[in-house]
Amino acid sequence: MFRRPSAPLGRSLRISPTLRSPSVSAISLISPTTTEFTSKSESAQVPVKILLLGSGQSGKSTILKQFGISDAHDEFKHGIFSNTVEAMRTILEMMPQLDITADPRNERYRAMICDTPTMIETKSLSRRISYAIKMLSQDPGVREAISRFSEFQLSDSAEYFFDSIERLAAENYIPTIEDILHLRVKTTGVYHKEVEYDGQTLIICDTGGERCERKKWVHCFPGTTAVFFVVALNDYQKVLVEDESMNRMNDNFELWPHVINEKQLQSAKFILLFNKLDLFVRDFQVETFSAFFPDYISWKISTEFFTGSNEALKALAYLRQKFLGEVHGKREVHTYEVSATDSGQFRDVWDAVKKIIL
Ligand SMILES: Nc1nc2c(ncn2[C@@H]2O[C@H](COP(=O)(O)OP(=O)(O)OP(=O)(O)O)[C@@H](O)[C@H]2O)c(=O)[nH]1
Ligand SMILES: [Mg+2]
Repeated sequence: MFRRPSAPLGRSLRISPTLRSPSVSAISLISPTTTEFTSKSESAQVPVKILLLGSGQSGKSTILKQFGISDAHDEFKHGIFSNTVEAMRTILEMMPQLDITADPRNERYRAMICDTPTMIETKSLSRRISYAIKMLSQDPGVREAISRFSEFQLSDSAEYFFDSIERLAAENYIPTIEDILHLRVKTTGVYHKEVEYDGQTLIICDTGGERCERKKWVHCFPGTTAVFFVVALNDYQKVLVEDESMNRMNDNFELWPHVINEKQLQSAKFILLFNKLDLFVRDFQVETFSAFFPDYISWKISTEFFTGSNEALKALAYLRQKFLGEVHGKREVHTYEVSATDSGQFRDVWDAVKKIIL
């Protein structure tokens, strides 16, 4: 499949005009490679190679950052400013289509943001822009558009950056680790990063998850110790950026069986990472979930697997069962849920995962 992508994977792209983020290549912590990864297996120490796979925006690069960022960094500022302005522009430009209007008193702020280029390369975010974003993020029309995020392509980090706007606009602003974890930079190509983590040399391969990127995955397969297949739990509420007729969760259901059955990955350990737990729990409504998964309402789970009363966690158990239902033969798949933007949660997951893969 990865050498000769089948129709859904190879389909041509239709990028939403609302998504303007440049496909800036990797963040500076990682170095690009276009050639096949060369394993160090001939040297004394066999490195542990972790391959990050999953659809676009599932959180692969965020997980990569978790292995590599230990301090705040100035260099991410422009990306953070650009993400923030772009998210607000996307909302404002979508509002007419959603039949929502902003408060007329905010018209000058709306016009200002719509005229602001989404690539911000200044040292600091101007007071005018940050104030406009602050005012607009409190506008009832903008709030309503945000609540209808499943109807257009809105970054999952939009609200995080709007809520932080005063801090971002401070003259001496330096991005925090949390800010950097929320920064969205689309991955194109394949990147590998060697890290010393927990006293172990890890080679982490990050891949682009959009459909046109997946044909490059095959170059990373040789020598893989563990695959982290990353699924964004809130994908059932969204459509693909590259094909807006396709629900993102359905895309995951198509992709996962190909990955788990890939011959070159048969000796790799499989970690199925259900990511964006924070957003899944925050937005969970049985009605919305069961509208997408009609059999969920009558679905019964054995108390051996789930005893709690939290409906979102029950729905998570349902999703886990659906994905594991695609695993045939003797394959062992370990599942975890996480919010990749939460360093503490990531650390806990890693502590469990390392016992399996190291
Ligand atoms: N709130 C929240 N946001 C997350 C989480 N994980 C990732 N994100 C955000 O989701 C967006 C997409 O994450 P990326 O790590 O860029 O996704 P990706 O899988 O690398 O995407 P591609 O490079 O297109 O394949 C970023 O803005 C992240 O900050 C999470 O657990 N919670
Ligand atoms: Mg990425």
